[in-house]
Amino acid sequence: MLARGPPRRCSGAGVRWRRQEAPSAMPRVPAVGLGSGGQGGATGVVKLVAARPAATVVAAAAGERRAAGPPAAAVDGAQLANGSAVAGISKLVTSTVGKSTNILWHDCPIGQNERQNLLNQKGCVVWITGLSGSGKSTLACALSHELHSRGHLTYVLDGDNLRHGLNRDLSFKAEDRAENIRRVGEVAKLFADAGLICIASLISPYRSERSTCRSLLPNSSFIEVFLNAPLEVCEARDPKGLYKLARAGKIKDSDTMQNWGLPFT
Ligand SMILES: Nc1ncnc2c1ncn2[C@@H]1O[C@H](COP(=O)(O)OS(=O)(=O)O)[C@@H](OP(=O)(O)O)[C@H]1O
Ligand SMILES: Nc1ncnc2c1ncn2[C@@H]1O[C@H](COP(=O)(O)OP(=O)(O)O)[C@@H](O)[C@H]1O
Repeated sequence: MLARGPPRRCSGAGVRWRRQEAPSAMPRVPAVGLGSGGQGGATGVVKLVAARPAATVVAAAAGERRAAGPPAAAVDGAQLANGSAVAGISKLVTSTVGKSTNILWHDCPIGQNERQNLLNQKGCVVWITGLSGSGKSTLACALSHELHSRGHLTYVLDGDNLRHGLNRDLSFKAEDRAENIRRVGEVAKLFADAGLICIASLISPYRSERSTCRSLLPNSSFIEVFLNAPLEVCEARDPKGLYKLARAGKIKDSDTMQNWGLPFT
């Protein structure tokens, strides 16, 4: 068992925000202060009455030190992403990422460190790669079970399972596999950021795509495990009958059959 104090609650829960104009000297974050909950204030409801950045309010209410994170992007008379500039008025500088324009990273006072301290563990990703039938799901579940029994919070991202939901729109064409792996890499990163030990089990045959996932995290936080079971062994197991179907040319995207047998890159 892990030695832990009583669970702490995030004091941001139940906060009711009252919209008000931010003073011009303040960046355009919710600019609020902390009241007592108002007359007859309901439990868990905080009345917001004065100008203070919301993040500071929640940190103060929780009695915690604000986590160090990326600095807030606020400058006077900034050149905005859309090209306009307003002298003397603080504006947040937005960016363009991929196809998303005018977006802004919003930092929270509770960060990975705080969550890791709460859970008493380090968030990371264990990425299991290998042929269909090599034992990825079996290993992922066994690892999750073992860590869980030792008091660690884990979550398994299994390729098969994710294709029932998040990735149901993707086929097994090379570009869809790439998108499949990219999405799972991003989700795994979020789970690690949440402080969990995230176990991803996907065929993920291409090194370049796995490397992209690896690059989303600090090096020591991404552990790659290649289940090096030979094709003959996997094909003999064939628990879903997929190899049989593929050999008979009856499987959709059978052009990717080569990925089942070729050595992983
Ligand atoms: N054409 C084709 N090619 C490969 N795999 C196929 C195909 N059709 C269905 N399946 C089943 O899909 C399961 C999930 O695959 P993944 O998402 O892990 O594949 S990938 O990482 O996108 O390459 C994968 O699960 P596992 O058998 O557990 O590996 C397969 O059972
Ligand atoms: N180490 C192992 N030795 C023998 N059989 C295994 C082993 N790991 C898994 N299996 C069996 O192989 C089959 C495929 O395992 P699975 O975990 O579903 O593979 P994958 O997720 O890679 O497709 C299952 O029938 C499973 O019981």
